[in-house]
Amino acid sequence: MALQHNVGLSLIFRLELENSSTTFGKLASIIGEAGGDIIAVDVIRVSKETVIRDVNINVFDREHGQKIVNALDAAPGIKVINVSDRTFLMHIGGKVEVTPKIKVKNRDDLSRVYTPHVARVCQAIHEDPSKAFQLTIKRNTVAVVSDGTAVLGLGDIGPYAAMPVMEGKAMLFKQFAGVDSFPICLDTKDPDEIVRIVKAIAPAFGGINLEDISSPRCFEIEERLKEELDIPVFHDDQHGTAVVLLAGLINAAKVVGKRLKDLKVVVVGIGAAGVACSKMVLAAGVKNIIGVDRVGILNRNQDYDNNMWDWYAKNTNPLNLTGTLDDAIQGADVFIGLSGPGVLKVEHLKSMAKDPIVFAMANPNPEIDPEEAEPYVRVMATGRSDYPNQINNVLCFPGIFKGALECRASTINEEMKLAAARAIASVVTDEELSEHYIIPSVFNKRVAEVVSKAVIEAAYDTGVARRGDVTSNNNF
Ligand SMILES: NC(=O)c1ccc[n+]([C@@H]2O[C@H](COP(=O)([O-])OP(=O)(O)OC[C@H]3O[C@@H](n4cnc5c(N)ncnc54)[C@H](O)[C@@H]3O)[C@@H](O)[C@H]2O)c1
Ligand SMILES: O=C(O)C[C@H](O)C(=O)O
Ligand SMILES: [Mg+2]
Repeated sequence: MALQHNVGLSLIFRLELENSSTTFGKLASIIGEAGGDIIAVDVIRVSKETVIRDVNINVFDREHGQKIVNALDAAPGIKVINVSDRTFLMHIGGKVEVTPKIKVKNRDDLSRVYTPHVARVCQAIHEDPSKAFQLTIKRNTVAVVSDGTAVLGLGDIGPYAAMPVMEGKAMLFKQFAGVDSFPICLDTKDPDEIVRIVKAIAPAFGGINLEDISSPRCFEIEERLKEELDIPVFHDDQHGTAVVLLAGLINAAKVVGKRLKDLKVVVVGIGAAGVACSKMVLAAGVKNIIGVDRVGILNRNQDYDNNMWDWYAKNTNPLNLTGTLDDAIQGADVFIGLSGPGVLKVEHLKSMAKDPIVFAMANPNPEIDPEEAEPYVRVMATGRSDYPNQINNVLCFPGIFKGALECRASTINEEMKLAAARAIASVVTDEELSEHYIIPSVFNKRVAEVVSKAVIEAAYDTGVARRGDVTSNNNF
């Protein structure tokens, strides 16, 4: 039989085994010889002749899994019934659901949550629309909106294929910050239509988290929505990433004992995330940033058909370097990758300044394999959950929206983002700080707490918080 899926390394083999005392030993040695790692074994059914078992095996990759399937298929007394990938099993039927907050136990409850009494609540909101924040899910709910055009580093894979990422974001909003959200993938790439649709659905939401929308379209879409809506609109790939990156950079610079203003920073992938990260790093005091995309180093000798790249060339690259990454990376202190896999080579690392800092943040596969890079870098970070120093926007978006929703911010401004970055960086204390711990774990409960607190403070300081002290709960 052939494997169905190619992304999981943890496979569950359903096997039919001859019911004899030697078959299991034989099975274990076949798997062991093929390099598989048996994690767990369950008995599903037993008859006189056969035993059905589920054997959970960790494999390196799809090819490795297939090798084990073939070895088992070839063995007498063992039949492979089915192979499932645990990652796919976790996605069956989607990853989120809507759960009511109140149980409807009787007709009286029904008449309150639904018709006829709900009508009075509708009427109250009709008379004072700001009550929607008090009496509907708007208070604590974000729309996670994508058009599927820049999904992770996979590119334009469309709205159906984007859903698992958006569902994942919705899970993380809830788990890490208690914020409710809906994944919404739009079957259009037209910026006008996206703006129109998001505006039209906005009444239900307290915030809009734009996700995985390709550049440069994402800049226009976000700008227009920010102007036209009175709730926060936040393109996570831009600002969430930039906030976390800055937090990581602040701490990494401490580890290597360099000052931000002295750093030479090379950013590869001048798209949504690359532009926002560069802007944030500039705002934090870095002076020498060089951007590289498929066209090479962005410089002022060129006119680009991408307005953002023209802006970028004007505002970075102080020496107006030209050429490729090979040229840009010479003597650089920091590499920031927001492009795709394989962009950065060991030769590049060797030409960087002493104590290189490498943030290879492309997902799912970073710009360089961390194991390959490790011997040549002082601080290494990726966007992935399975390596130390995970620089991923999940450290930002739950907490920043929690804060923005709690104070009913009309927008998420630069001050709020900067406050969030500093808050994330502060979770790692000076005693804890090291090459392998520049950024807190996404499971650190303090992250969303300190981020939301810092964001609320910054929102009040800058006058965008709209939640006054509650003087009366009287809805009668
Ligand atoms: N770790 C994180 O939190 C995080 C957050 C956002 C994005 N990302 C990753 O960053 C990457 C970019 O995301 P985005 O939303 O900015 O996408 P985007 O499509 O807006 O931008 C990607 C840019 O990278 C450039 N690029 C791609 N391959 C390149 C190469 N080989 N050499 C030079 N330039 C190249 C593209 O031309 C484009 O300008 C993705 O892999 C995404 O997963 C990571
Ligand atoms: O989804 C992630 O893991 C981070 C980021 O939003 C990305 O697009 O890669
Ligand atoms: Mg994203």
